[in-house]
Amino acid sequence: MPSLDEVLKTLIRDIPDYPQPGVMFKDITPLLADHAGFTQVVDALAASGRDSLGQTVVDKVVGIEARGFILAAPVALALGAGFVPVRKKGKLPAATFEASYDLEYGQATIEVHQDAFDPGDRVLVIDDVLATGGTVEACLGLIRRCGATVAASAVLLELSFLPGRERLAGERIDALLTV
Ligand SMILES: O=P(O)(O)OC[C@H]1O[C@H](OP(=O)(O)OP(=O)(O)O)[C@H](O)[C@@H]1O
Ligand SMILES: Nc1ncnc2[nH]cnc12
Repeated sequence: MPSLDEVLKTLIRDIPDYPQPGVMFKDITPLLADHAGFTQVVDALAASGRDSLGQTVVDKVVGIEARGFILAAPVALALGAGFVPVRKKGKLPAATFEASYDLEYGQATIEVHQDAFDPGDRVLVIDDVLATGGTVEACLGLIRRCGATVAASAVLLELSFLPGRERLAGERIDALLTV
């Protein structure tokens, strides 16, 4: 079986100048299409929600729309935890908290249901890419505003040429691969 590093390096492809000139887009669709690779990355992401004995230590897994959903839902099932969607503005039907931020290639507003968490819930945040860190930072703020505790965040890929890690200094962010 190929190593996790090999899987990520082989199955995440670079698309230059998407969605705008100067951006090197990291496309995870080949990874999602590969059952063995997808299984391996879900297992590796789920490890961020377990202690050293393999026990699940989170109550909820948050996925950030849209690519985060694809990864976070199977991670939640693997951990025996609930799944909470953090969605782009205007998609959640009940009362929400919202946060706006800048992306590498634009601007976005995300929301979470105000009642998405039970008091004291411990939360694992999952996304595909850590770039400027704006998305994860906004998401952590929303979770804390709901009264829940962030246990950790985990991403497939960290882009070290962007300042996400520095921006989130003091937070636990696990990255399966840093490029
Ligand atoms: O660290 P940052 O600079 O915030 O960038 C990372 C975010 O950018 C992408 O999401 P995007 O908003 O493009 O949405 P998508 O998943 O719907 O494609 C990616 O899936 C992360 O959520
Ligand atoms: N370069 C990139 N590739 C894929 N997703 C991203 N999100 C922010 N920057 C990205």
